[in-house]
Amino acid sequence: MISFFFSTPIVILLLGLYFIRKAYKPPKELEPIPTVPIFKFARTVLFNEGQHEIQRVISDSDPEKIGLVKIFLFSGWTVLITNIEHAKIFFAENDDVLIKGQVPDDHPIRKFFGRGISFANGEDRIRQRKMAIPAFNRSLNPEMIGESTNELITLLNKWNDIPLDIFTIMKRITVQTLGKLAFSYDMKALDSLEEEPYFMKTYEKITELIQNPLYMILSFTYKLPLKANLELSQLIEGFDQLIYKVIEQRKLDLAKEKKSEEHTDLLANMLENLGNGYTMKDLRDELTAIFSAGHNTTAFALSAVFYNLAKHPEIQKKAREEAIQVLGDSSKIPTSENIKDLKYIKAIIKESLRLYPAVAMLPFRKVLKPLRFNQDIVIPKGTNLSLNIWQVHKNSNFWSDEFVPERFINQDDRENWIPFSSGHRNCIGQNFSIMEQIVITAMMLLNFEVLLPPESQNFDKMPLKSSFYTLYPKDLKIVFSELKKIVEV
Ligand code: HEM
Repeated sequence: MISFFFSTPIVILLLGLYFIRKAYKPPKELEPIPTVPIFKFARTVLFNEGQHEIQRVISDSDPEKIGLVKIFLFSGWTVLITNIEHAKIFFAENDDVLIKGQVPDDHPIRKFFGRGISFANGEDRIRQRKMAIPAFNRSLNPEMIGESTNELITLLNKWNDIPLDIFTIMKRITVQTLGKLAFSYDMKALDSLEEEPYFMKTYEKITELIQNPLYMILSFTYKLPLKANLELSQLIEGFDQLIYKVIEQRKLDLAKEKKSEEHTDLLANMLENLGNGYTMKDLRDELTAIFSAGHNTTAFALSAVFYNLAKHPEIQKKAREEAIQVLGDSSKIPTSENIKDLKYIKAIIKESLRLYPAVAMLPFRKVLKPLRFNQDIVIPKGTNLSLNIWQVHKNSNFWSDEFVPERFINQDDRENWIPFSSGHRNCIGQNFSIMEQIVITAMMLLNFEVLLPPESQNFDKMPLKSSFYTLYPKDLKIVFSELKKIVEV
């Protein structure tokens, strides 16, 4: 009897019925908000139909364009904000009203990310931002990005005219850059395309296991002695050992070196804060958070830039002309002054982030106090709330659907352009990411023509996976064709 009752199909059926019942009974305060059909939504995710389809289902759910939709996810009812007016209300609230990252201490997400900025709240987070932002700003260094880009150019010369997975390539340059910026450490990400460095391999495997759908659906399973859980614990231990080794090495190097202005890496700056309650574990968490937030996002953004350049040869030509005019030489690393003059390339990067915001939806906040959006709509305590940046960037009242970098030339600051979020929890790496993208794009344009392979199926739109928060390209191949002779003529 007991074995019958607990047999898997019955448990699945009961769980299914429970969730279906809950799915169609939202709290009454949420009734005025249109609902995303759960089965249509689940299909796009389960059948990997891609981000374009996920977002189409979301926007079709709100035909009257009220700018809010609700969806039942396994963690409960979730409201997604889809217009800028409601986004402003979201940005204005602090951690007393909207709290982020509520996961138990023994959960793999907490074990890996610890209490770094991205998951912290309240006073703790404010203190961390006060410490990280100046340290981060002191580390900004176009020269160092340029050196990594030259390594990338040397590597790509060996893969001339061969279709390459663009996201893999861009992850390598962003990991290499961040390694130098954050740790003064050579991640060896650009030595060869055949070998994947240990640091990257471990990080990728950890993030893949952490996103295990089982943790979302049956959240207690992370506690079970499953093979995947044990593997995850071991990988996190390995990652920690490496990160502590890098910290110790940097401490030793700094003790040997004379104190000088050259110690501009983030780790050197943050090591100055050790003591007074700021521990090695805090430092480890901070570096992990920054490493995590900083490389895949920019790698995706750059993938989108090169995709858009390949798709629009006339825009690529204009961008290259600007790079030649400002930098001239194909081996020149842009200075901070040059970066200001690369206006068209910056506009391309901004327009690309509009069409393909690397963080399409913000990680959920839990609503701690009722939050009013208008006369009719108050989001009750306990609801999950997220901002859908993709939808804000596609609002036809403000934007046309085409790729038009020129719109950012004369109007650089547009309040409804929010790829880095806004308010007190905005991205601390925004300036760094834009600078990094400008340097890499300009230097690459002086060396390569960027093309989609002729047989590519992706001339229409960028292929994207069915991910939830962050965008990932789906098997997107780009060709880099050496350009030296053309530039020198
Ligand atoms: C195109 C590149 C990037 C995009 C689109 C992006 C986007 C974002 C967004 C939307 C948030 C808000 C997340 C939230 O509210 O939950 C955020 C936060 C953050 N970003 Fe970025 N980011 C990028 C690059 C970077 C880089 C290069 C770094 C550092 C090296 C970085 C570090 C952070 C950190 C530490 C936070 C957490 C801030 C906090 O919660 O107070 N990001 N980013």
